Amino acid sequence: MHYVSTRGRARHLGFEGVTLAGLASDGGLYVPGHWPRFGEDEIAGMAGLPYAELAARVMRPFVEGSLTADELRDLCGRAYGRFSHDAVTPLVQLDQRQWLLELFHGPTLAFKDVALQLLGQLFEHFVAKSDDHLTIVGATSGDTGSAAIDAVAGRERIDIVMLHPKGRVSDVQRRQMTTVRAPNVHNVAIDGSFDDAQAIVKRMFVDRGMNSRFHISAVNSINWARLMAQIVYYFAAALQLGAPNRRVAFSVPTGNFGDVFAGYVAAQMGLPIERLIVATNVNDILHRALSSGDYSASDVTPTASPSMDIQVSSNFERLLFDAGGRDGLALADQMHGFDAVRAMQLTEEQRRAAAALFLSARADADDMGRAMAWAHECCGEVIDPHTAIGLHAARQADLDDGVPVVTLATAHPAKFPDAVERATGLRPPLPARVGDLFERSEAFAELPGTYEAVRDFVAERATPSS
Ligand SMILES: Cc1ncc(COP(=O)(O)O)c(C=O)c1O
Ligand SMILES: N[C@@H](CCOP(=O)(O)O)C(=O)O
Repeated sequence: MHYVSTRGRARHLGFEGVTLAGLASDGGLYVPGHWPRFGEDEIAGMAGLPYAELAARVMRPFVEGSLTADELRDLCGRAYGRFSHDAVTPLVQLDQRQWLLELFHGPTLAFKDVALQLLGQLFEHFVAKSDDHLTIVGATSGDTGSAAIDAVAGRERIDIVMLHPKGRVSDVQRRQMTTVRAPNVHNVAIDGSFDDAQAIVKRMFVDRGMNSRFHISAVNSINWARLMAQIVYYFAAALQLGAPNRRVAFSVPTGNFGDVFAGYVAAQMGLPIERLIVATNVNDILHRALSSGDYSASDVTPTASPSMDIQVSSNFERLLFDAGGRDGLALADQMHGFDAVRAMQLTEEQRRAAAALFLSARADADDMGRAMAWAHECCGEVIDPHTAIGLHAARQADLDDGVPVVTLATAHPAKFPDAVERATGLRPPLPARVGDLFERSEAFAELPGTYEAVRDFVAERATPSS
């Protein structure tokens, strides 16, 4: 499998190359040169496989040329061995139509673990083959940070510098990052929003001096391997609900458009997905883009679903590339136009292609609270604020009777106890596996939200590559 950049100018790479590179050198994102497709019989043959086996089966076409089938199976076995539920991503029924796909049974209690536990294994595997040293630079609105740190803490030949927006993540989320004491982990709180942090990270990839000195790598969903691992749970859920003989819809709490783009890829691979519902909070640029073509960013509004407080969604570029006929040079112009004024219109071609699969909805604080209360009162399920936004959208969606709707439950409710308590009266306890989080001491640097400040911090703390 070879990978191409959404901006058309970067060198094509294989799977190992894109995993280690993160962002492409032209500022674009890597996508597979074509979508591999499974036939109905092949999909039917996946039913009932243990999760790690299913993962190896679904991801196999994407890693060809870089990993053998045995190597991939071995890495999946290790990655999914640390989940606290045997099914890894169990499916829970709410009512006749509504289902929850629980993605929070990994070590840091959010869906990010599903991909980052594998990415940690992939980094280790590829780095062991060379004398290289990697410096991971990431941005988090709360969940990617702890999942990535858990996946690479203590690993030799990898440093991780993780930026979070100061004061805009929950206490549990912050502590899950800042109480990890390992010499290769460097946490930074920056003044600004997640968007500011993500822009700094992207700039570092195209800073040739920094990238060649430190071999910068990505754990955010700009890294293709992140999305690839997230495709698997769409297969796992749809198979349980009757695929390939039954169509299934998914509602996805969305911020950086990574999770829902993984669903788009699953559909391209032949999984019968009826609709993908993009659920946003009041930071609703994606809802506006999909419903009216208007992709214009404003300032980020802090909400009780902080991990989705994002305006500029990295992976939307991947959709625009594919939906717009894969013309990288035209997309580069479109994205440069967006960068200049923080606004653009989708082309007619992009809108039409997106509308064939995507629906969208926006939930405000009341919608979110009502969805949490409904799940609790009607079904005895305590859900987190991000999941609630997905569930609100799932319950509003206009779909044919008989199509089940699976909401991705992206985080454990105990990560957001205040919001959950306000809506349900219950304060969910932290699972034992995160232990004495509130007794441990924290360590993090505080920096202004400027590229120069972060660049100098990385240069001071990270180990240069060989
Ligand atoms: C709990 C939670 N839900 C939803 C999202 C949104 O996912 P994505 O950024 O892939 O759209 C995030 C952040 O990524 C998250 O941490
Ligand atoms: N919501 C994320 C933001 C980063 O998104 P990513 O999927 O690109 O890593 C977070 O919790 O950090």
